Amino acid sequence: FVPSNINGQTYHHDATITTTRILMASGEGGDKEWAKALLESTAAIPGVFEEEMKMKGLLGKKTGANPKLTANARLVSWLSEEGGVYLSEESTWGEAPHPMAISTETKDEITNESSGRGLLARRDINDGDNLLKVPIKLCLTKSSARTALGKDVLPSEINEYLAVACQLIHERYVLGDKSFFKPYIDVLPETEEVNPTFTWSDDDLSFLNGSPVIAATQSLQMKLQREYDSLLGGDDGLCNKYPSRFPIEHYTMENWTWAFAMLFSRAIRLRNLKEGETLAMVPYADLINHSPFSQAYIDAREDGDWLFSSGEEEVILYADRGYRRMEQIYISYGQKSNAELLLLYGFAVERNPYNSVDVTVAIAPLTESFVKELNDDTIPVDPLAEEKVTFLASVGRESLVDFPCYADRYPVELLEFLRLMQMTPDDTRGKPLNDFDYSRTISAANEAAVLSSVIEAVTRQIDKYPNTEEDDAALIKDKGMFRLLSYNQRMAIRHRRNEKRLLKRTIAALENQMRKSGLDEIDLDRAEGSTLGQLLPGEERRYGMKQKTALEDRLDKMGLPVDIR
Ligand SMILES: C[S@@+](CC[C@H](N)C(=O)[O-])C[C@H]1O[C@@H](n2cnc3c(N)ncnc32)[C@H](O)[C@@H]1O
Repeated sequence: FVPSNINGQTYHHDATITTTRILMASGEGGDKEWAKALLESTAAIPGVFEEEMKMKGLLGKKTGANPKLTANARLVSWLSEEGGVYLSEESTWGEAPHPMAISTETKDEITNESSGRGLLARRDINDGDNLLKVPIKLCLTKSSARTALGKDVLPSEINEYLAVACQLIHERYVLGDKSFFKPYIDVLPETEEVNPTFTWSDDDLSFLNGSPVIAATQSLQMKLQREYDSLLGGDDGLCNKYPSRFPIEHYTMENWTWAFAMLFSRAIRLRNLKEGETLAMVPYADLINHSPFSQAYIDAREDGDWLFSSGEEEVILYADRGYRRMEQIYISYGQKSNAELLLLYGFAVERNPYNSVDVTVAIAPLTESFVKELNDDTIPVDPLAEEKVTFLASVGRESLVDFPCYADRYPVELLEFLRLMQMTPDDTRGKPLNDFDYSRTISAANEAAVLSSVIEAVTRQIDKYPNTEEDDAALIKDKGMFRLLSYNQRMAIRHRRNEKRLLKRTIAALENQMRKSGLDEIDLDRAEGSTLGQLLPGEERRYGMKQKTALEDRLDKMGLPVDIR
């Protein structure tokens, strides 16, 4: 192997040839290009990249020793020593320099709010490059939690979130300096640095009045308290039964909240493990910030290729596109609305294509008994009401649906539900209700009734906010005053403004659709005059228990132990 000297640095040909050949895959492959790729794929003088980050303010404050930098360095050595994770800034035999570097201070480009630590491209990165491999043994999972705290106290059927929360407290507060995971625990943020809404004060939450995020937040808070009480507190709780392993002074509600702030904002669901789906806290990988536009996501696989596989498993990440040097690398945390992001991660994305606002549509079929209750002579009994109630029950629906309202679409199920609820004898002409295909337009009048009931439900949602979108826009525009508010308050104002904007756009789009579909005055007359279903305010719970909200549904799919009620 002949070392060569480029720009005063020594490189080993054999090592770099392999990497640069791959890097050049899409190029013409000439000598000049090879030399260029060689330069791009290797680090400049060690430390230069860090120096550059420092100049750009990406390593936090410029003066004095920064404990965050020391913590980063310790994490990198720990990963390399304990897990053989290759994070070197220099190229060595068989390896190009590691493609990423930790920045202690990243910012949102639109709002200029801090997004904490993040990972930057140390060099140009090509689409498909392997960015990261972390062995499972360095991750926190239910299995590591049961090993750390005892399989007798954390049974195999325990919920993963609860198990890992116990281990987080154990490593950080009980073991402290003695913890094997200390270098990882030391880079985890404080609750106040994440600020998910479930940790906000009531005062800050009141800035979200009118938003569905408040109900979701309060339910999550109650849920966490209940989980704490039943697992750790009380006579039967782990703190009382096993005080040496679960010392009450460390297993406090405050630390429990911190553990959940970490879990909700950083844990990853690995789907490809031999054991099946597993929730994991993955060091280093959890330093990557979210972009809804990123195609990259993290998963697991068996270590090495088929010939050299050790049978161990690791977490991997590939680049979803090319990155230029110094660019921040993002992954997608999933197609999340801003409400979910605020609730669980403490931030929202200004131009989020997956943003939605949950709106409740409740329609009470006008049965004879219900009309009697209403005691209003002008409201007629719907001759199909009983059949509607039976039909809904047979398909497992209630007369109340909660649906996510997106900027540009609404769910098919909502339209199907409303088409059914707005059926009249003119539409059925004697046929039974289950003879119809509700995924299609039934009649012009039925469609007009459907669209106007969505408009009414969305308008009701807008009316819940104490102030208008224009008021919020004015607050945000006054930059000097806006900066004086706390981070949570700024987040809340931006969020409620975006919700209102989205809802107003929905109404405009629906009105447009009605005009475009040629739904004329007569159709609308019928829609408004005799909808044969009474649109109820969202909160009304006439028919038994409330259904799962759209947000609950999505949290459920994440495997979160949350029921928002
Ligand atoms: C998995 S961690 C990413 C690393 C994190 N920035 C840190 O300092 O450790 C998720 C947290 O990062 C922050 N974050 C991630 N993406 C963000 C974004 N696009 N804008 C603002 N904050 C973001 C939020 O605080 C979120 O709870």
